[in-house]
Amino acid sequence: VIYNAIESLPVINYDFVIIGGGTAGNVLANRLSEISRFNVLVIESGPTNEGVLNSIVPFFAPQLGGSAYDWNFTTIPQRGLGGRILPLPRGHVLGGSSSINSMFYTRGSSSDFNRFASATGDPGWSWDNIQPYIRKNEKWTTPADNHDTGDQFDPSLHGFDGINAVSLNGFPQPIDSRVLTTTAELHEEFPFNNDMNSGNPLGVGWLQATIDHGKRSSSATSYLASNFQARKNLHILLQTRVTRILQTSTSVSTLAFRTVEFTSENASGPRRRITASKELILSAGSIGTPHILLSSGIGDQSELRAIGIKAIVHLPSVGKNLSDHPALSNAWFVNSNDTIDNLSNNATLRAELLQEWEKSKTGPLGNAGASHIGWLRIADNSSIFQTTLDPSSGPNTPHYELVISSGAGLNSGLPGHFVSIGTVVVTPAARGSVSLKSTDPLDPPLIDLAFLESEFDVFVMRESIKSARRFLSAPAWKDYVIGPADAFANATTDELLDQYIRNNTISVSHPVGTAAMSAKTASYGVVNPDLRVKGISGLRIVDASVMPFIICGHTQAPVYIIAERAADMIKMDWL
Ligand SMILES: Cc1cc2nc3c(=O)[nH]c(=O)nc-3n(C[C@H](O)[C@H](O)[C@H](O)COP(=O)(O)OP(=O)(O)OC[C@H]3O[C@@H](n4cnc5c(N)ncnc54)[C@H](O)[C@@H]3O)c2cc1C
Repeated sequence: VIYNAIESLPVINYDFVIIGGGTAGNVLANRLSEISRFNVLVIESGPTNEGVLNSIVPFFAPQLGGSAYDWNFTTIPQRGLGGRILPLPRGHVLGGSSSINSMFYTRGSSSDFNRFASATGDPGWSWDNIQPYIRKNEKWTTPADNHDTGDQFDPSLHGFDGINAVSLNGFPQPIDSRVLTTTAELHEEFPFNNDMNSGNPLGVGWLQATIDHGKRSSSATSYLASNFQARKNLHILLQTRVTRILQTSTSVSTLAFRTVEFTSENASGPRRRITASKELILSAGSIGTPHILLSSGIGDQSELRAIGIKAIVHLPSVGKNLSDHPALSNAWFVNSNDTIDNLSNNATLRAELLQEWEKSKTGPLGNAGASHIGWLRIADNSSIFQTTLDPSSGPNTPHYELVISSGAGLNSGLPGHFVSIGTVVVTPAARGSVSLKSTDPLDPPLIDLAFLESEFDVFVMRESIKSARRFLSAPAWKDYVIGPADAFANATTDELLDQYIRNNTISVSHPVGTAAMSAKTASYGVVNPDLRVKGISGLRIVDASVMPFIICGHTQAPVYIIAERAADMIKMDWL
């Protein structure tokens, strides 16, 4: 049941209050409300996702950044980027970032999860043991054009009975065959991987995306589909901002936080409070979660004191360990008029294609931004390893990603016809932070991604661009690629390449780690492996912030997996 205003919410006892109706929050909303005697409340700051066309039509996703459905956070000036300030999009809408993201579905590597298990001492987080949760989440779906997908994925690796739709693209890109030919021609460096979600992502393969017959599948459209929304024991309060969580019991032996304080999104009206009888679950994401914890006096004691907040729980790791993937978009002019730039640069054509999409959910608008992605490692004997330990979780884990697309992208504004290869550092060594600007919980926090502050990250970015150039030097692209475009064209030496990197790197919007899991006995970390906040009862954190290390892939699938397991752990404790 959806409520749009605080005043309309009934006064009842809620067993669980979930803060944030985002990717993880809606998994919990669904799984906990399966138990009819649990009353579940979700408090979400954003509005409904229903009817938001840019969120429904996959091709329009890039228009959501900077819109009313984005929190519109920005970073502090980034020292590694010559002082540039970056936007850091986060979904401000039911479904959270799953309602505004680029829909790539990648699980990371098996060793990423095995490292979660070893870092926390909980084998339940290992690759083998999370397999049931992958399947609870995933509902493999045929692509919108029903093309033959025989050699494009491995069905044995996928779940067909889950909730969240995953599919291959439903419309071919004009460069598809050239990409595949390259994997044969340059087999050594760019081997074809027919399913990069096996735990061994290395190679180049077909993109899988959270798309359901041409429409976005988000945690809101899937886990909160109308049959689930109709549950009488599930209440979802929209347009309501959680300001703090409050201590419920003052006894030192049972420090409990089960009370949530909130106000309407436009901050009109008084702040209200609700106390959950079983647990509060913080699912406000990697920025929102530490922001709420710090505003509530849970964080580093001296840092809180410095801005005028009395620490109730001294947990120095809150807001630390922020990791994100630095990314660059690199475009080359091509010798063809048949590129996706036709859609990006021609509003009339987009309107025509939208009519086709509205009728049948087919056509190029039903696709995510690429057909193929690649996952690669820098050479084992790279000079950087003389000074830096490899931050990747193991030898089956890439250091960088190549996102191969026809066209320069919907937001590029570049006139002409292009092929582009996005380069992403997926095992960054740098760590940033989220901290408070003021004692006012409605003030946005200070976000420092620390991008390119580690030499390793710059090294990998440089190597990834060289690798992208080698990819396009395959015979398959002869007569097609004319040459690099825009600022990229001037990056002709290593020095100029570094300048180009620092001037143009952006975030691919994968922040994690700001309320990280650690072993129960560790002196650092924010939550135990069961996701309970250390030293506090009644409070769990379930979202991207609990990842102790960033996954080597796009982060939504791991968030879904973490949330599915968290739901099981919570049920186990209360049933
Ligand atoms: C533009 C963009 C593109 C991306 N592309 C991809 C991709 O292609 N593939 C991929 O795998 N991942 C992608 N990601 C990352 C992925 O979407 C996120 O890692 C994941 O969705 C995070 O889930 P979460 O549950 O941690 O947070 P979110 O899904 O962001 O949920 C947090 C929720 O909490 C709410 N909230 C926060 N603070 C408060 C408060 N004080 N009061 C009330 N509610 C609050 C928010 O409004 C939001 O709904 C992208 C992200 C973005 C933003």
